[in-house]
Amino acid sequence: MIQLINVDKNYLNGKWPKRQNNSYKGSYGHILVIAGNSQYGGAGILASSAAVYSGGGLVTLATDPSNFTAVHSTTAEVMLINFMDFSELGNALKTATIVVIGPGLGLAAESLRILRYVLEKINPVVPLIIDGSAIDLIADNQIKITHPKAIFTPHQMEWQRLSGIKISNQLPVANQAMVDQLDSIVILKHFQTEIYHPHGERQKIIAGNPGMATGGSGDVLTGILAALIAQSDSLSLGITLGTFLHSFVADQIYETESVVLPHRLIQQVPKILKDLQ
Ligand SMILES: NC(=O)C1=CN([C@@H]2O[C@H](COP(=O)(O)OP(=O)(O)OC[C@H]3O[C@@H](n4cnc5c(N)ncnc54)[C@H](OP(=O)(O)O)[C@@H]3O)[C@@H](O)[C@H]2O)[C@@H](O)CC1
Ligand SMILES: Nc1ncnc2c1ncn2[C@@H]1O[C@H](COP(=O)(O)OP(=O)(O)O)[C@@H](O)[C@H]1O
Ligand SMILES: [Mg+2]
Repeated sequence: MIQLINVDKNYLNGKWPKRQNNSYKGSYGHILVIAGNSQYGGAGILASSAAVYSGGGLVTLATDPSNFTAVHSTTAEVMLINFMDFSELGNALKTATIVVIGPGLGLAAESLRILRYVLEKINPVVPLIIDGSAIDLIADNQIKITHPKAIFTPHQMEWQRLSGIKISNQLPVANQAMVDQLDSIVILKHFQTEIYHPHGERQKIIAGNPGMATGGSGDVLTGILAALIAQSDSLSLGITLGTFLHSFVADQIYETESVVLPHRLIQQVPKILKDLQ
Protein backbone atom coordinates (compact mmCIF):
# COMPACT_ATOMS: atom_id res chain seq x y z
CA MET A 1 0.00 0.00 0.00
CA ILE A 2 1.50 3.34 -1.12
CA GLN A 3 1.48 6.01 1.58
CA LEU A 4 -0.53 9.21 0.98
CA ILE A 5 0.85 12.42 2.45
CA ASN A 6 -1.22 15.61 2.63
CA VAL A 7 1.05 18.59 1.98
CA ASP A 8 -0.07 21.80 3.66
CA LYS A 9 1.68 24.84 5.18
CA ASN A 10 2.28 23.06 8.51
CA TYR A 11 3.80 19.99 6.87
CA LEU A 12 6.42 22.22 5.20
CA ASN A 13 7.17 24.34 8.27
CA GLY A 14 10.95 24.71 8.73
CA LYS A 15 11.71 23.06 5.38
CA TRP A 16 11.92 26.24 3.24
CA PRO A 17 15.44 27.05 1.94
CA LYS A 18 17.15 30.20 3.25
CA ARG A 19 19.87 32.15 1.42
CA GLN A 20 23.30 31.95 3.11
CA ASN A 21 25.64 34.91 3.72
CA ASN A 22 28.58 33.22 2.02
CA SER A 23 26.66 32.46 -1.18
CA TYR A 24 26.65 33.88 -4.70
CA LYS A 25 24.40 33.51 -7.76
CA GLY A 26 26.03 30.20 -8.65
CA SER A 27 24.84 28.79 -5.31
CA TYR A 28 21.22 28.92 -6.49
CA GLY A 29 21.40 26.99 -9.72
CA HIS A 30 21.83 27.69 -13.40
CA ILE A 31 18.39 27.01 -14.81
CA LEU A 32 17.99 26.38 -18.53
CA VAL A 33 14.39 26.76 -19.78
CA ILE A 34 13.76 25.48 -23.32
CA ALA A 35 10.38 26.91 -24.21
CA GLY A 36 8.32 29.16 -26.47
CA ASN A 37 8.02 28.82 -30.24
CA SER A 38 6.88 31.82 -32.31
CA GLN A 39 3.22 31.14 -31.42
CA TYR A 40 3.64 30.43 -27.69
CA GLY A 41 6.37 32.91 -26.75
CA GLY A 42 4.45 33.79 -23.59
CA ALA A 43 4.99 30.30 -22.19
CA GLY A 44 8.77 30.81 -22.34
CA ILE A 45 8.49 34.24 -20.73
CA LEU A 46 6.30 32.93 -17.89
CA ALA A 47 8.45 29.86 -17.18
CA SER A 48 11.77 31.75 -17.17
CA SER A 49 10.43 34.76 -15.21
CA ALA A 50 8.96 32.40 -12.61
CA ALA A 51 12.40 30.81 -12.18
CA VAL A 52 13.99 34.25 -11.63
CA TYR A 53 11.33 35.47 -9.17
CA SER A 54 11.49 32.18 -7.22
CA GLY A 55 15.19 32.67 -6.51
CA GLY A 56 17.03 30.82 -9.28
CA GLY A 57 20.61 32.17 -9.38
CA LEU A 58 21.04 32.29 -13.16
CA VAL A 59 18.30 31.68 -15.71
CA THR A 60 18.78 31.14 -19.45
CA LEU A 61 15.84 30.84 -21.85
CA ALA A 62 16.38 28.91 -25.09
CA THR A 63 13.54 30.09 -27.32
CA ASP A 64 12.52 31.18 -30.82
CA PRO A 65 14.46 34.37 -31.68
CA SER A 66 11.17 36.15 -32.46
CA ASN A 67 10.61 36.23 -28.67
CA PHE A 68 13.92 37.87 -27.74
CA THR A 69 12.74 41.51 -27.56
CA ALA A 70 9.66 40.60 -25.52
CA VAL A 71 11.75 38.61 -23.04
CA HIS A 72 14.27 41.44 -22.64
CA SER A 73 11.52 43.95 -22.00
CA THR A 74 9.61 41.81 -19.45
CA THR A 75 12.41 40.15 -17.44
CA ALA A 76 15.83 41.68 -18.00
CA GLU A 77 17.39 39.10 -15.64
CA VAL A 78 16.81 36.29 -18.16
CA MET A 79 19.65 35.41 -20.58
CA LEU A 80 18.71 34.26 -24.07
CA ILE A 81 19.79 31.77 -26.69
CA ASN A 82 18.26 30.57 -29.96
CA PHE A 83 16.77 27.11 -29.32
CA MET A 84 17.47 26.04 -32.91
CA ASP A 85 21.22 26.73 -32.62
CA PHE A 86 22.51 23.37 -31.36
CA SER A 87 25.99 24.73 -30.73
CA GLU A 88 24.59 27.30 -28.27
CA LEU A 89 22.12 24.79 -26.84
CA GLY A 90 24.91 22.24 -26.34
CA ASN A 91 27.01 24.79 -24.46
CA ALA A 92 24.05 25.79 -22.30
CA LEU A 93 23.39 22.13 -21.46
CA LYS A 94 26.99 21.79 -20.25
CA THR A 95 26.57 24.52 -17.61
CA ALA A 96 22.92 24.00 -16.63
CA THR A 97 22.20 22.47 -13.22
CA ILE A 98 18.43 22.13 -13.90
CA VAL A 99 16.60 21.99 -17.24
CA VAL A 100 12.95 22.68 -18.11
CA ILE A 101 11.69 21.61 -21.52
CA GLY A 102 8.31 21.93 -23.16
CA PRO A 103 6.15 24.96 -22.27
CA GLY A 104 4.94 26.33 -25.60
CA LEU A 105 7.57 24.35 -27.50
CA GLY A 106 5.00 23.25 -30.09
CA LEU A 107 4.77 20.01 -32.01
CA ALA A 108 6.70 20.92 -35.19
CA ALA A 109 9.54 18.77 -36.57
CA GLU A 110 12.01 21.38 -35.25
CA SER A 111 10.56 21.03 -31.72
CA LEU A 112 11.01 17.25 -31.89
CA ARG A 113 14.63 17.70 -33.04
CA ILE A 114 15.29 20.01 -30.08
CA LEU A 115 13.74 17.52 -27.64
CA ARG A 116 15.75 14.59 -29.00
CA TYR A 117 18.96 16.64 -28.86
CA VAL A 118 18.35 17.60 -25.22
CA LEU A 119 17.54 14.01 -24.21
CA GLU A 120 20.77 12.86 -25.84
CA LYS A 121 23.07 15.57 -24.46
CA ILE A 122 21.75 16.29 -20.95
CA ASN A 123 24.01 15.32 -18.07
CA PRO A 124 22.37 12.36 -16.25
CA VAL A 125 22.72 14.07 -12.83
CA VAL A 126 20.76 17.16 -13.93
CA PRO A 127 17.01 17.22 -13.11
CA LEU A 128 14.86 17.57 -16.24
CA ILE A 129 11.32 18.98 -15.91
CA ILE A 130 9.23 17.82 -18.87
CA ASP A 131 6.04 19.83 -19.53
CA GLY A 132 3.46 20.79 -22.15
CA SER A 133 4.44 20.11 -25.76
CA ALA A 134 7.44 17.98 -24.72
CA ILE A 135 5.04 15.53 -23.03
CA ASP A 136 2.93 15.37 -26.18
CA LEU A 137 5.98 14.85 -28.40
CA ILE A 138 7.16 12.00 -26.16
CA ALA A 139 3.69 10.41 -26.28
CA ASP A 140 3.19 10.91 -30.04
CA ASN A 141 6.61 9.52 -30.94
CA GLN A 142 6.71 6.82 -28.26
CA ILE A 143 10.05 8.09 -26.95
CA LYS A 144 11.35 6.07 -24.00
CA ILE A 145 12.70 8.36 -21.27
CA THR A 146 15.77 6.88 -19.62
CA HIS A 147 16.95 10.09 -17.96
CA PRO A 148 17.31 9.21 -14.24
CA LYS A 149 16.07 12.59 -12.99
CA ALA A 150 13.06 13.21 -15.26
CA ILE A 151 10.02 14.93 -13.73
CA PHE A 152 6.79 15.05 -15.75
CA THR A 153 4.22 17.82 -15.12
CA PRO A 154 1.15 16.82 -17.16
CA HIS A 155 -2.37 18.18 -16.99
CA GLN A 156 -5.02 15.49 -17.24
CA MET A 157 -5.15 15.38 -21.05
CA GLU A 158 -1.35 15.30 -21.32
CA TRP A 159 -1.36 12.43 -18.78
CA GLN A 160 -3.95 10.61 -20.88
CA ARG A 161 -1.72 10.99 -23.95
CA LEU A 162 1.41 9.88 -22.07
CA SER A 163 -0.03 7.07 -19.97
CA GLY A 164 -2.95 5.89 -22.09
CA ILE A 165 -5.21 6.22 -19.01
CA LYS A 166 -8.42 8.06 -19.88
CA ILE A 167 -9.17 11.09 -17.70
CA SER A 168 -12.19 9.37 -16.13
CA ASN A 169 -9.97 6.42 -15.13
CA GLN A 170 -7.13 8.49 -13.68
CA LEU A 171 -7.34 7.09 -10.17
CA PRO A 172 -4.42 6.49 -7.76
CA VAL A 173 -3.89 2.77 -8.36
CA ALA A 174 -3.83 3.10 -12.16
CA ASN A 175 -1.72 6.27 -12.03
CA GLN A 176 0.80 4.71 -9.63
CA ALA A 177 1.21 1.61 -11.82
CA MET A 178 2.03 3.81 -14.81
CA VAL A 179 4.43 5.97 -12.77
CA ASP A 180 6.23 2.79 -11.65
CA GLN A 181 6.52 1.74 -15.29
CA LEU A 182 7.78 5.18 -16.39
CA ASP A 183 10.19 5.15 -13.43
CA SER A 184 9.98 8.97 -13.23
CA ILE A 185 8.33 11.41 -10.83
CA VAL A 186 4.96 12.65 -12.12
CA ILE A 187 3.24 15.82 -10.91
CA LEU A 188 -0.35 15.27 -12.04
CA LYS A 189 -1.97 18.73 -12.19
CA HIS A 190 -5.58 19.38 -11.29
CA PHE A 191 -7.48 20.63 -8.24
CA GLN A 192 -5.28 19.44 -5.35
CA THR A 193 -2.41 18.35 -7.58
CA GLU A 194 -0.77 15.02 -6.74
CA ILE A 195 2.91 14.11 -6.82
CA TYR A 196 3.63 10.46 -7.62
CA HIS A 197 7.04 8.89 -6.93
CA PRO A 198 7.92 5.58 -8.62
CA HIS A 199 7.46 2.78 -6.06
CA GLY A 200 7.24 5.50 -3.41
CA GLU A 201 4.90 7.86 -1.64
CA ARG A 202 2.07 9.92 -3.16
CA GLN A 203 1.62 13.51 -2.03
CA LYS A 204 -1.53 15.60 -2.32
CA ILE A 205 -1.19 19.40 -2.35
CA ILE A 206 -3.76 20.90 0.02
CA ALA A 207 -3.88 24.28 -1.74
CA GLY A 208 -4.99 25.71 -5.08
CA ASN A 209 -8.18 27.20 -6.51
CA PRO A 210 -10.19 27.52 -9.73
CA GLY A 211 -8.76 31.02 -10.32
CA MET A 212 -5.72 29.09 -11.57
CA ALA A 213 -7.73 27.68 -14.47
CA THR A 214 -6.25 30.11 -16.98
CA GLY A 215 -3.65 29.69 -19.76
CA GLY A 216 -0.09 29.99 -18.48
CA SER A 217 -0.62 28.68 -14.91
CA GLY A 218 1.24 25.46 -15.65
CA ASP A 219 4.03 27.28 -17.48
CA VAL A 220 4.66 29.27 -14.28
CA LEU A 221 4.78 26.04 -12.22
CA THR A 222 7.77 24.76 -14.23
CA GLY A 223 9.88 27.84 -13.38
CA ILE A 224 8.94 27.78 -9.70
CA LEU A 225 9.79 24.08 -9.53
CA ALA A 226 13.18 24.58 -11.16
CA ALA A 227 14.12 27.36 -8.73
CA LEU A 228 12.97 25.49 -5.61
CA ILE A 229 14.79 22.32 -6.72
CA ALA A 230 17.91 24.48 -7.22
CA GLN A 231 17.67 25.77 -3.63
CA SER A 232 16.70 22.54 -1.85
CA ASP A 233 18.78 19.79 -0.31
CA SER A 234 16.99 17.04 -2.18
CA LEU A 235 15.14 16.69 -5.46
CA SER A 236 11.98 15.36 -3.85
CA LEU A 237 11.85 18.19 -1.26
CA GLY A 238 12.35 20.82 -3.99
CA ILE A 239 9.48 19.31 -5.98
CA THR A 240 7.15 19.33 -2.98
CA LEU A 241 8.07 22.89 -2.00
CA GLY A 242 7.73 24.21 -5.55
CA THR A 243 4.39 22.56 -6.23
CA PHE A 244 2.95 23.75 -2.92
CA LEU A 245 4.32 27.30 -3.31
CA HIS A 246 2.65 27.67 -6.72
CA SER A 247 -0.82 26.87 -5.33
CA PHE A 248 -0.25 28.68 -2.03
CA VAL A 249 0.64 31.96 -3.77
CA ALA A 250 -2.37 31.50 -6.04
CA ASP A 251 -4.60 31.14 -2.96
CA GLN A 252 -3.40 34.48 -1.53
CA ILE A 253 -4.24 36.22 -4.81
CA TYR A 254 -7.61 34.48 -5.14
CA GLU A 255 -8.70 35.92 -1.79
CA THR A 256 -9.05 39.34 -3.44
CA GLU A 257 -8.91 38.74 -7.20
CA SER A 258 -11.35 36.72 -9.32
CA VAL A 259 -8.71 35.15 -11.56
CA VAL A 260 -5.09 34.27 -10.74
CA LEU A 261 -3.21 35.88 -13.60
CA PRO A 262 0.03 33.93 -14.11
CA HIS A 263 2.24 37.03 -14.33
CA ARG A 264 0.75 38.35 -11.09
CA LEU A 265 1.41 35.02 -9.40
CA ILE A 266 5.08 35.37 -10.39
CA GLN A 267 5.28 38.91 -8.95
CA GLN A 268 3.94 37.76 -5.56
CA VAL A 269 6.41 34.88 -5.12
CA PRO A 270 9.38 36.78 -3.56
CA LYS A 271 7.29 38.31 -0.77
CA ILE A 272 5.33 35.15 0.07
CA LEU A 273 8.42 32.93 -0.09
CA LYS A 274 10.17 35.28 2.35
CA ASP A 275 7.19 34.99 4.75
CA LEU A 276 7.32 31.19 4.55
CA GLN A 277 11.10 31.01 5.22
N1 LIG B 1 0.76 32.10 -23.37
C1 LIG B 1 1.24 30.98 -23.93
O1 LIG B 1 2.18 31.00 -24.71
C2 LIG B 1 0.61 29.69 -23.56
C3 LIG B 1 1.12 28.51 -24.08
N2 LIG B 1 0.68 27.29 -23.73
C4 LIG B 1 1.32 26.10 -24.31
O2 LIG B 1 0.49 25.63 -25.31
C5 LIG B 1 0.79 24.27 -25.58
C6 LIG B 1 -0.52 23.51 -25.63
O3 LIG B 1 -1.01 23.31 -24.28
P1 LIG B 1 -2.55 23.28 -23.94
O4 LIG B 1 -2.62 22.76 -22.58
O5 LIG B 1 -3.16 24.62 -24.19
O6 LIG B 1 -3.18 22.29 -25.02
P2 LIG B 1 -3.44 20.71 -24.98
O7 LIG B 1 -2.29 19.96 -24.43
O8 LIG B 1 -3.87 20.29 -26.33
O9 LIG B 1 -4.63 20.56 -23.95
C7 LIG B 1 -5.89 21.06 -24.25
C8 LIG B 1 -6.80 19.91 -24.65
O10 LIG B 1 -6.89 19.02 -23.53
C9 LIG B 1 -8.24 18.97 -23.05
N3 LIG B 1 -8.25 18.87 -21.58
C10 LIG B 1 -8.92 17.98 -20.84
N4 LIG B 1 -8.65 18.11 -19.57
C11 LIG B 1 -7.79 19.10 -19.45
C12 LIG B 1 -7.15 19.69 -18.34
N5 LIG B 1 -7.34 19.29 -17.10
N6 LIG B 1 -6.31 20.73 -18.58
C13 LIG B 1 -6.10 21.16 -19.83
N7 LIG B 1 -6.68 20.62 -20.94
C14 LIG B 1 -7.53 19.61 -20.74
C15 LIG B 1 -8.88 20.21 -23.60
O11 LIG B 1 -10.26 19.97 -23.65
P3 LIG B 1 -11.34 21.10 -24.06
O12 LIG B 1 -10.81 22.39 -23.51
O13 LIG B 1 -11.36 21.09 -25.54
O14 LIG B 1 -12.57 20.64 -23.40
C16 LIG B 1 -8.20 20.36 -24.95
O15 LIG B 1 -8.78 19.47 -25.90
C17 LIG B 1 1.69 23.80 -24.43
O16 LIG B 1 3.03 23.73 -24.89
C18 LIG B 1 1.53 24.88 -23.41
O17 LIG B 1 2.69 25.01 -22.61
C19 LIG B 1 -0.38 27.17 -22.71
O18 LIG B 1 0.34 27.03 -21.52
C20 LIG B 1 -1.30 28.37 -22.69
C21 LIG B 1 -0.52 29.68 -22.61
N1 LIG C 1 -9.86 24.21 -10.93
C1 LIG C 1 -8.58 24.23 -10.53
N2 LIG C 1 -8.27 24.16 -9.22
C2 LIG C 1 -7.00 24.20 -8.81
N3 LIG C 1 -5.94 24.31 -9.66
C3 LIG C 1 -6.18 24.36 -10.96
C4 LIG C 1 -7.50 24.32 -11.48
N4 LIG C 1 -7.42 24.39 -12.83
C5 LIG C 1 -6.11 24.48 -13.14
N5 LIG C 1 -5.36 24.45 -12.02
C6 LIG C 1 -3.88 24.50 -11.95
O1 LIG C 1 -3.40 25.36 -12.98
C7 LIG C 1 -2.31 24.76 -13.66
C8 LIG C 1 -2.71 24.48 -15.11
O2 LIG C 1 -1.64 23.87 -15.81
P1 LIG C 1 -1.70 23.72 -17.40
O3 LIG C 1 -3.00 23.18 -17.81
O4 LIG C 1 -0.47 23.02 -17.81
O5 LIG C 1 -1.64 25.28 -17.84
P2 LIG C 1 -0.91 25.99 -19.06
O6 LIG C 1 -0.35 24.93 -19.98
O7 LIG C 1 -1.97 26.80 -19.71
O8 LIG C 1 0.17 26.84 -18.48
C9 LIG C 1 -1.95 23.51 -12.87
O9 LIG C 1 -1.00 23.80 -11.88
C10 LIG C 1 -3.29 23.14 -12.21
O10 LIG C 1 -3.11 22.40 -11.02
MG1 LIG D 1 0.62 23.26 -19.53
